[in-house]
Amino acid sequence: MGRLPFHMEGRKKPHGVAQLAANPRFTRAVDLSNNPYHDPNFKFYDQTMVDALNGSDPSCETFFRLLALCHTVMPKENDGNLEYQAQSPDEGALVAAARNFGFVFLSRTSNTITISAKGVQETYELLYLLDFNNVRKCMSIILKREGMVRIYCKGADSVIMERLRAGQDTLKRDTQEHLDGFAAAGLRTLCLAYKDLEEEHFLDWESRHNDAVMSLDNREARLNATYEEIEKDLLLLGATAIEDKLQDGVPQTIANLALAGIKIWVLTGDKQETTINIGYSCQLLTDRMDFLIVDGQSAEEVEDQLMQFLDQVSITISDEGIGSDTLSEAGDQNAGFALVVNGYSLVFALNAEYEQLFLEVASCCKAVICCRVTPLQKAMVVDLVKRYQKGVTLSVGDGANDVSMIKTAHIGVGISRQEGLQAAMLASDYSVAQFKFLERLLLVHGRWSYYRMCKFLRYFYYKNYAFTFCHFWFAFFVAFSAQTLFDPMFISVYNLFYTSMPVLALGIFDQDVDDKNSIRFPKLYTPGLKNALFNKREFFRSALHGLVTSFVVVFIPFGAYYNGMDLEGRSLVDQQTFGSVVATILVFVVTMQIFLDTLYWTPFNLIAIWGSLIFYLLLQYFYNYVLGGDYVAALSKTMGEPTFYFTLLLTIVILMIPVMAWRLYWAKFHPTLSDIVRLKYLRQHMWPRYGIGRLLFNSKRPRNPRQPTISNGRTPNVLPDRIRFVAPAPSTVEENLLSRSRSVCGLCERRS
Ligand SMILES: Nc1ncnc2c1ncn2[C@@H]1O[C@H](COP(=O)(O)OP(=O)(O)OP(=O)(O)O)[C@@H](O)[C@H]1O
Ligand SMILES: [Mg+2]
Repeated sequence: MGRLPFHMEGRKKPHGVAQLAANPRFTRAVDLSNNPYHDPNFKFYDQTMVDALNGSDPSCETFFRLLALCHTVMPKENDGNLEYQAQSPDEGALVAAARNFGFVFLSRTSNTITISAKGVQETYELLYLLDFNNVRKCMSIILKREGMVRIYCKGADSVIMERLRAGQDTLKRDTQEHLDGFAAAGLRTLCLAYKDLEEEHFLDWESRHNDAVMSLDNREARLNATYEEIEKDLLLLGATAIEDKLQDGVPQTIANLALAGIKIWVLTGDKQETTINIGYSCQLLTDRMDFLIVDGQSAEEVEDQLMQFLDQVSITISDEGIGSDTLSEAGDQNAGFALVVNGYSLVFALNAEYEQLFLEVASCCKAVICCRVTPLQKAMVVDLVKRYQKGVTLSVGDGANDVSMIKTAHIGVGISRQEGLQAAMLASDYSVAQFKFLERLLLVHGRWSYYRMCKFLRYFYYKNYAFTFCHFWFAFFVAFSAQTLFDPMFISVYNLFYTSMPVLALGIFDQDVDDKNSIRFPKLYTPGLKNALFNKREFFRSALHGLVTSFVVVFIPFGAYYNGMDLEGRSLVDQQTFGSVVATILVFVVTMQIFLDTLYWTPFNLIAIWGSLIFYLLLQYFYNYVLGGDYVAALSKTMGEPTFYFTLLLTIVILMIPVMAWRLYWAKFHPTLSDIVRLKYLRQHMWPRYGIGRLLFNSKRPRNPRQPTISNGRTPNVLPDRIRFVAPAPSTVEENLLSRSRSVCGLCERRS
């Protein structure tokens, strides 16, 4: 997760709140207390609607009756109170709204539904429930009461409007106007309609429907055809709008993820207008963005639109991005395009012929929004990005309709408190309770995890090359025979026991920048996107480091022990002594290297490091003296000589000084953002306590530390002290810090 450039988001949906035509003209809440089921916290201000309901307008009653009947909510008695359990918060909100207006859903069995309509109990025979699915975008229920069969239908406006009986133009127009207004305000809308069914027509349909249910092939399509057949010639009742409040911290999270270089695409089943409005409220879209709306009704139209947009985007990019290396890099600097595609056009855009064109346009845009898409389309979009882009994709969603995209992406994250709780959670790799936790998941844990893994790998290669090449150098002295330098026991357990624990501790605990700063500076995430911490170059660098280490570790002892004698004049030149000395020095050197690499110290690191060294000595002793190994007494004899300690010290100094110098040089003259942030942290929190900072690193402090010293060209050697903590916006701070980077030095690893 530390290297995540793509992030697909299903819209999050906290509590649905019924908002039925709230009108600012009405300031006093209407009295609903004559309904014993009403929720005292529910406030409604429009008296005209209550009057219409109390009057003789039958459609108003049908509207609420539909809300109380057409759903899949389950009622539950809790301490004498009626509670509802809804699959989606929207359904729950609508049934609760109907209840407040006196149309109370009371209970359901497998073939009946009971409601109380204005205090009168009504039981309906449930004939069929044509369930909601994301492709149909609507649901219906067929009920029978007092010999009358009726279908109630609710669903997306685009679907219902197509299925209305002719001759309702005024009502349709008025409703559409309201719907547009609601959608522009970011509300989630539904249309409601019904129809009385004639007995004969219904029985006819029923037999065909039963055939479809029983059919073995093509069942789904046949069922859908029968659904469509009955869900037509409907009478429009009206529309509902539900506020889809953003969870806390969503805009900041999105802004920070975008700053971190993660590309965010929103894939939703909602209406275009609603989605755009939500895009604005979560700061994904801004007023300065140019909108590219793909709404073609045929393949050719979609292709034309995409080609035209590609030209538009490329021209802007080439105007702005002169000097940029790649198209996408230039695109990042662009003030921004937002691509909006609706589900209908997406079908064509995802054709094998046009998909690359679509992706090309989309990857040049700052924001991509696909609305009215089905779950399958969501998965196809993720798959498209996965196939053609190098990056890693993450999908986050809360609903059952997000499951397929969560499964398709490299990483799936379920938001666990909302609808489809089980589905989204079970399908995902990670589940978070709120969208905003994604920020910490990616920018802190994802980043640390990538950083640790890379550091672990680099060190692992280094220590193994250092070990292996010792044999290579030794081979020159033994005519490339099979003779080994080290004792067989050492060869077997070098990786297992002597050098594994410190690097494991490093791989588990190390951090270059703490969690707060990781979030404060989202740009710290970008090395992961560029795969900068472990790649071929880093691999070769580690291997070379290992090679040089092995050379020094073999030839310094070789020189020191060449013709060497102990204090009593006995020769020190034998293969076993030499092998033991090189082995011991090697273990000390690679362990010292871990000392330099570890930036975050915990007791476990110290225990692992010292424990490894002590364990090495103990195991050597035990093996040679207790079990009777081949190199018995070689190490203990040589450790009694000062030559050994001088050689050890000399080797360590020769190997460590250049590494420290190299790192200091890079940290001082070419610091990465991580170096700068870490140095700043050390200056503020650690060095003042120990007083070593200024001494060691020659970093002048501002005369008055309370005075902010912002880069103005006159204070060239001072990094603004307060700037990071009173930061107006992370990007500004990062720019400031980077612009001051030349003035910073520290004991930092170069590319971490
Ligand atoms: N229970 C329902 N009954 C009837 N129509 C519904 C129901 N739930 C949703 N719809 C309609 O179907 C459309 C598609 O629903 P879908 O669940 O695919 O997406 P969504 O809920 O709008 O958005 P998201 O992708 O954020 O979940 C909705 O926009 C809505 O108009
Ligand atoms: Mg949904």
